[in-house]
Amino acid sequence: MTHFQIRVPATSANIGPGFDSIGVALNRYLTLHVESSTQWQIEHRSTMLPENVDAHDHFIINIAHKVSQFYKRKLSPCHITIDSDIPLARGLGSSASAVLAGIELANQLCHLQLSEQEKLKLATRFEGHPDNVAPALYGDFVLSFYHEANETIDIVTLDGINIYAVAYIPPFELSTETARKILPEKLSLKTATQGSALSNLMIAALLKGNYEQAGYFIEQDVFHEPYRKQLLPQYELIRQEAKREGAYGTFISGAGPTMISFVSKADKQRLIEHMKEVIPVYDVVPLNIDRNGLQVQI
Ligand SMILES: Nc1ncnc2c1ncn2[C@@H]1O[C@H](COP(=O)(O)OP(=O)(O)O)[C@@H](O)[C@H]1O
Ligand SMILES: N[C@@H](CCOP(=O)(O)O)C(=O)O
Repeated sequence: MTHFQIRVPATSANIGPGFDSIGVALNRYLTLHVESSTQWQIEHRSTMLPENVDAHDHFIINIAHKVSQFYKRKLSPCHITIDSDIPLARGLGSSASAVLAGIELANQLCHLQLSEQEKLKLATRFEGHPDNVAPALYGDFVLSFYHEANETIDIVTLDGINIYAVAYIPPFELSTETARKILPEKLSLKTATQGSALSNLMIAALLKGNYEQAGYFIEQDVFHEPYRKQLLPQYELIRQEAKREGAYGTFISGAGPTMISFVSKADKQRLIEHMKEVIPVYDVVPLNIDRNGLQVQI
């Protein structure tokens, strides 16, 4: 009898000027407990999951079916219990984790023996960009670029960055689809040069362990925050108050509406307490970097 567990971490994509390219895995998880069965049965064990448990119209199962069809295999039915503490449509990679869970489900059930690069390619096709699926798959910070013309993805993983995250999760949803529609089709060469330079500087500062300087560059994105901030009523307040209380830098997580501050271990608790007072209706939570990415336990 088949019995296994798939666990995929949350992510924060974009990270300052790293639009569609830089993301980090975080310690919240989507977990699937899978057992073979004579028919499809889905159980949701969390309020942070969609209401629909109909296996014929379930996001994760649909992804698994598409992958099995792509490899011309048959997906045998299962009983799947799903847990999650990744909030939906908040910019913490719930869809990326669901896409990867579906790919891994097909991989296990159809014995596809997919390489990590194949999983990443499939996941990027479904998501449209690699910056959340790459860290969810590999763990830690991942820099990526999707060459759409030949469908290849270049990645560089960054380990050893010793930074803590505090997330400000608002009580409202914002779908990635809506938040992408607000972005301009084109940017000027001057703006693109500025964004790329700031991104280079941010990565160099992170690698040198100069987190104060990295935080300064994180707050200067020109690719998406200038457009998306209008969707986030407390954007300026959160950035200002977090900086005042010792945050290195604060940015929109993924497509929003969650914002995240990077902070030192020493300043983390003071920042959390202060921000709970500033934005009492938000969930203010510490998050750690997940270093492992997608895990399968047989
Ligand atoms: N575990 C899940 N099971 C089923 N569908 C999911 C799951 N996680 C995410 N989704 C789908 O993805 C949508 C959210 O995706 P998206 O707008 O990209 O936001 P996020 O920033 O959370 O990834 C949900 O509204 C739901 O349709
Ligand atoms: N680069 C994407 C990232 C979306 O991440 P999500 O976690 O909000 O799905 C974008 O900004 O649209």
